[in-house]
Amino acid sequence: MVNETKYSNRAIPKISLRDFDTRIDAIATELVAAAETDGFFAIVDHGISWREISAQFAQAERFFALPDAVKSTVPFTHQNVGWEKAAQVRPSTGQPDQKESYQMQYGPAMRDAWLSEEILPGFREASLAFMRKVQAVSEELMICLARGLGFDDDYFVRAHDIADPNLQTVLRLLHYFPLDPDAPIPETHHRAGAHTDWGLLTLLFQRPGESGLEICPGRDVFTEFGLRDTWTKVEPVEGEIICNIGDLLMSWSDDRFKSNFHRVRTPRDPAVDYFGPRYSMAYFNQPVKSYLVQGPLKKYPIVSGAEFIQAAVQRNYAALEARKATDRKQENAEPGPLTAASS
Ligand SMILES: O=C(O)CCC(=O)C(=O)O
Ligand SMILES: [Fe+2]
Repeated sequence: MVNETKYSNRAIPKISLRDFDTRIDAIATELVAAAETDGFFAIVDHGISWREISAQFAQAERFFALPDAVKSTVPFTHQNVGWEKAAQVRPSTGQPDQKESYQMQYGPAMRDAWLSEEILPGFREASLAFMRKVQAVSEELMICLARGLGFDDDYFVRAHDIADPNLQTVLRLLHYFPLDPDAPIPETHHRAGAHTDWGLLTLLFQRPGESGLEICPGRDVFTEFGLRDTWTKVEPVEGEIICNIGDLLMSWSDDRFKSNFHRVRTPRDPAVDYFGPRYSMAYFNQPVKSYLVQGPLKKYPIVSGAEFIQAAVQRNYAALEARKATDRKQENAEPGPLTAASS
């Protein structure tokens, strides 16, 4: 049976970073209000021009246009870098996302994860320069959010120092494949299944027209993988950065700031949905591995950045295993078509 999605047209806050130094308190108030409620907000006047964003999208298109045999020479690794294709299974769906992605970091994790200059001239330098620009915007947001929690202004900035070789921050390029509006698309097809992000704060870039992102504000705790909620579509607007709070900041703020579900929905209705390819870029602020994480109220035990991310990976894995077990039980209970046994 098809689950009908419920939608609400709630507007997500649009926050301008114009005149940051003089307006910092007003900006912090707006950011904290958004972080405490929906956990999503759009940033404008952030200083990265549409030309610069478009240039990095062009780099992403160059990368993904390469043959799979070339991209697979820089495979996704446990260091959280590299290329994957239709390999990320979300606990919310139990199915691999129908996309490919390539993740880059600043430090030694990238040792074997860059393609050579012969294959993709200029890609590495351009991508790192773009990442530094997104880092600068992230740092402005971090200062405001630290202020809101009563930490020193540079508290999160120090924890996300791009000069530290153990920083875990990632720029992920994403490519969702085009679909044929005239061909049936199986219910099990998901562009990106519903999930929360693990890190501190995610900054997402989209291109106008390439829609599909949906958010689900109003979740209380990050340990659930529950669905069937009310979703809101986020139409891409030129130059806007969509930001969302991640699980790490939810924990680091003693649950004051909300890490909420989002997904990229598979198009279903040719009259309204976008079936073409979608490119997006997500900058995941994730701390230096050794940095110690604990909220001002000490609601959760102190953990290192590395432990937090590892626990998130394990929680995801456990939820996935539980989901597989439930799916297997249901398959055994319902007499259905015979399928070949998998070994
Ligand atoms: O592609 C998108 O718009 C969303 C990607 C995303 O949520 C993720 O990779 O965590
Ligand atoms: Fe995400």
